[in-house]
Amino acid sequence: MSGKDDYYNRAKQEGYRARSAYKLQQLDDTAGLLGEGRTVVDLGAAPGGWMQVAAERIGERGTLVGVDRQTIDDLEDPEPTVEYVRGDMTEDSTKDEIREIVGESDGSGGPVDVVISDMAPNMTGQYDLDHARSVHLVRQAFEVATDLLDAGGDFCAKVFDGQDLDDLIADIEPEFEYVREVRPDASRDSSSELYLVAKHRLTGPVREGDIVEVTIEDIGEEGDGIAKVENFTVFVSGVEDGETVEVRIDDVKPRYAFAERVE
Ligand SMILES: C[S@@+](CC[C@H](N)C(=O)[O-])C[C@H]1O[C@@H](n2cnc3c(N)ncnc32)[C@H](O)[C@@H]1O
Repeated sequence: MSGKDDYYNRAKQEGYRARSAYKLQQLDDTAGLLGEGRTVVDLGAAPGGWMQVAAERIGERGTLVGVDRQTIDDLEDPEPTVEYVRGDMTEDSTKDEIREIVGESDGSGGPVDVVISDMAPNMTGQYDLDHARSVHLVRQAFEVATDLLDAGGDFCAKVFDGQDLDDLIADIEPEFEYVREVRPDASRDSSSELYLVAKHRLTGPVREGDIVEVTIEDIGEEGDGIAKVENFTVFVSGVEDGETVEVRIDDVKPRYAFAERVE
């Protein structure tokens, strides 16, 4: 399909700066990223199509930070608070600038609800090279996400399919409740691009498969034992109040985990 396809024409008619605006609409409709009032960091945001969609959806109580090495023209009458950063995401100074705008993480979690990245490398036409560069850009975005996302926050990044994709997903997976691959309808049919959607950032001290020793401090309404690991709640089935037991973490959520006693 040529560049002048349906989505291109629709973008012109509906006042979006880029046809990619429809990809973010579809990603949000599928994965629920842009809730009202959220703080969103948009990486590789120029010319600003995603920013337009994000601004509409997060509304006046939201905050939106657009970052690109190219200039992003100011959005017209945005409802949320909007900030622009001009910089290269492979440089620490750009990450520092984002951190200065959104604020440092405090004890209760990070300052950002969603990190989205549509960054793409300059294409060489060499499939493996373009893929490797794209994976490198996702890793930059992932670093920002792990640094700044609040517990339960979401991450979504474009990547070109290829041999390093499985390793990339394997590195992202432990930091979130789950990771999905989404191919929006608005992506061109011929494109090898897909979006990794990582939902619900985990910031607690345990991960699935960990074996830890805990002391049961209480029994909850459902009969599960309640233990704490560095103030993080772990529900343990089949235990008695006051017991100290070795448990395997089975399922981790942003604010608590489930575990089973290790026999
Ligand atoms: C596909 S465009 C993004 C389109 C945008 N989502 C929109 O809807 O308008 C990819 C963008 O990634 C940016 N980009 C690529 N590498 C980057 C890097 N290292 N740092 C910052 N931006 C980068 C490019 O400048 C380009 O504007």
